[in-house]
Amino acid sequence: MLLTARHISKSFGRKHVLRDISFELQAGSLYGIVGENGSGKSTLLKIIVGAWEADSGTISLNGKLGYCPQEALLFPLLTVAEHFRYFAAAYGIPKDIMKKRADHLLDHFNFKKYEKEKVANLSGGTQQKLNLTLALLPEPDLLVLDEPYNGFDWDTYLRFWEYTGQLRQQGCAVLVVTHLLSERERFDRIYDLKNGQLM
Ligand SMILES: Nc1ncnc2c1ncn2[C@@H]1O[C@H](COP(=O)(O)OP(=O)(O)OP(=O)(O)O)[C@@H](O)[C@H]1O
Repeated sequence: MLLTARHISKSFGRKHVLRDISFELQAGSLYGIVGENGSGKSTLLKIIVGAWEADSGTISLNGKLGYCPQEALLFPLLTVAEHFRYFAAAYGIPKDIMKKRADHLLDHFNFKKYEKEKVANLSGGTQQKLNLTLALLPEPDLLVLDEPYNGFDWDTYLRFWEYTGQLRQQGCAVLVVTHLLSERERFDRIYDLKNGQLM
């Protein structure tokens, strides 16, 4: 199993957001998490990726992680190319490999023309492309995406699914928080987060 979560619980004060959640993620599968606003989807993702600690429970991951948070963690005064260099250094990706991957991602998501542009000057959708591609840079075994296509135009949205399809063929598991229920058929399994539990 690529990821095993056991008995995850999390409360904020007296608010029990996650109640004894257990699940497993398999290599090469696409999972969705739906649930109403405030149901705890982002909280669960932050615990899965290790950004937050659960009050109790364990997560075990056998592989590399890529995470695209709901709020893009970008630096307004750095350019797109500088973001690739900065994140590659953090991931420990050698320069030549980073350059190849970054070029491929810039081409695939059609924003090479903004390579030398500062993030502050990019549109919201283009910032979101960068947010997503930075999660793809380490070629993860598990890709965790929190509403990744908010603000994407239709062509970019389709390119997103094309790219995740290729990743799954290579054995990558993809976990997506989404509000778009019209795309249920794309997923191997959709979890509904309700009353702190996954259904
Ligand atoms: N740092 C925090 N401190 C206190 N409460 C928090 C904190 N983070 C989240 N919460 C609360 O936990 C609950 C779940 O929030 P979370 O952001 O995980 O929901 P969500 O399902 O991702 O919502 P949305 O669909 O609106 O993105 C909410 O009631 C929220 O107010």
